Amino acid sequence: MNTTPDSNSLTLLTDLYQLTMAYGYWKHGKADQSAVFHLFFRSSPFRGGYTIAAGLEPVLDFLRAFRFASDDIDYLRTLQGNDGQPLFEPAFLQYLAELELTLDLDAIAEGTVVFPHEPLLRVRGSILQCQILETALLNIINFQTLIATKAARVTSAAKGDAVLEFGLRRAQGIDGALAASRAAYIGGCAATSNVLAGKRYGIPVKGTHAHSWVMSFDSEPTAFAAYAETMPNNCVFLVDTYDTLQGVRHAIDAGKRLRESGHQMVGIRLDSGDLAWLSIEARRMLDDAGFQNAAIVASNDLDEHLIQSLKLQGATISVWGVGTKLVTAYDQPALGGVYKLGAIQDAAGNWQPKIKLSEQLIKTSTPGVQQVRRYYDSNGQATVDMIYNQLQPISGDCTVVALQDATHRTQITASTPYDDLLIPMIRNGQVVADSPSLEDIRNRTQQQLQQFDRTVLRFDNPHKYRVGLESELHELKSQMVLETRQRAKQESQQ
Ligand SMILES: Nc1ncnc2c1ncn2[C@@H]1O[C@H](COP(=O)(O)OP(=O)(O)OP(=O)(O)O)[C@@H](O)[C@H]1O
Ligand SMILES: O=P(O)(O)OC[C@H]1O[C@H](OP(=O)(O)OP(=O)(O)O)[C@H](O)[C@@H]1O
Ligand SMILES: O=C(O)c1cccnc1
Repeated sequence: MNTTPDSNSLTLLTDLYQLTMAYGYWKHGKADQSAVFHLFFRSSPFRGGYTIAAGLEPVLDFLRAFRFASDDIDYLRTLQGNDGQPLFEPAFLQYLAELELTLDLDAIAEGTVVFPHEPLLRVRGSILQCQILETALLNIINFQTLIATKAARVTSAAKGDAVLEFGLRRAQGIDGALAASRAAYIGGCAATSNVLAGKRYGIPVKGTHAHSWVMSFDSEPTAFAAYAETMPNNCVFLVDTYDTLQGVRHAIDAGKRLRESGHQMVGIRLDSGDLAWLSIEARRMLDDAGFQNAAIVASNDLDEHLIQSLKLQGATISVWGVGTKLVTAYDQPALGGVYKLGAIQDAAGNWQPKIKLSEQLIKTSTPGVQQVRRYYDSNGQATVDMIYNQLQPISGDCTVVALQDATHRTQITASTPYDDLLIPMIRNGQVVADSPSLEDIRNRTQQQLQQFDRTVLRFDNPHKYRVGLESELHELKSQMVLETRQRAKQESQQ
């Protein structure tokens, strides 16, 4: 029995209905029945053609710390039903107080390129335990995957230029900001302005200065001189407080004085006006003055589309500061990840696949214990992803049936190289996988993106990468849809 209070416990970070269902499973003797759930999303965000998986390490941290603290139990004891009676009986609360996770978790590594309907997480174990984790797992994976994807788009538009994440001031609260900084780094950002994210996750921190610095002095040259004196090794001058090109001249003057004292101006920052024209003018002025290595940083409501446009206009910006639109996932505020039951074990220990029907075929869940197999061509380029059911042994040669259209089929020969993307993370409640560094995850994102055709990665009307069900699984799903419909029809006639 856990008798310790823990005011930092996140165990109650769940929807009430998970606990009411858990109570029901417990009361009906089903708590220990084994089940398998899959966490997946149904469409890539931002009308894009790919998604970057993120959030796994925070999920593992959440699961490592998962236990009902005594103050969690005390709170649950206060909850009442409509009749004023306690919602949960004491024996159930006792059960929760003693609960230790004994689940298995398989997951796709952070920084992997993923596609709709592929399970990012597969949770297997007691149905009660699987159920009470649903909301928190979705909360963590949905947001970080969304932001890592946005960051991958923004950084790919920047074509190798550094992107600095400047979002903290307009992020969705404190945790939203920290999680966004982490995910943005995974997606490809070079640094964050968020110092706590730097401390917590080891992300490089970078920054310039604000207009207030310039405004607090009598003149811009005085402000730049004072800044140069303060930190001669970190000088990016914000030049647009009064007149941008005049500001560039003042920055050049300050840069010359820095040189005389043995230091180098790092660059200038533009934060308003026509960023293409101003950057071209500023570059010319800096080069003419002998500051060919000075960076031109730009910020001001940037996103992947504006960066792409500015590049096309010939902007000479070399560092991009991107805040609001990155950390708030403009213009898609959420990834629609879901968590669905795939199979349940019967009393004899046999796995029974489960399905949820929907009016829309694409929303009908996929039954089974799923795994994702990614096939490659001889150049290491990903060619097709196959979702298969581990309850149905597959032979070497496979047929992949497209998810959207069952008439589209891809034959795979046994010798085709592949990776199975779901990797064992937790066995019987214990983490069994090593945690990669954030740096390694960030590198993985870039390596992964190189495995996909540019047509899949483009922003507008991207080419649809092929994802399908292994043919046996497709047959099982079709069969189950027909049988379930038939059963529903018979029930409605009774
Ligand atoms: N050459 C350009 N092409 C397309 N969009 C640009 C270009 N230059 C700047 N922008 C974008 O246009 C938007 C408006 O910029 P602008 O500086 O005119 O207004 P602002 O944000 O109101 O300025 P301020 O920060 O001074 O209030 C910003 O999102 C900016 O990034
Ligand atoms: O535009 P974002 O992508 O969010 O990048 C961060 C912005 O935050 C800062 O200024 P702030 O917006 O606070 O004030 P300003 O617009 O008046 O410069 C900075 O100068 C950027 O413009
Ligand atoms: O360092 C900067 O220039 C910065 C940091 C946060 C937001 N905008 C700009």
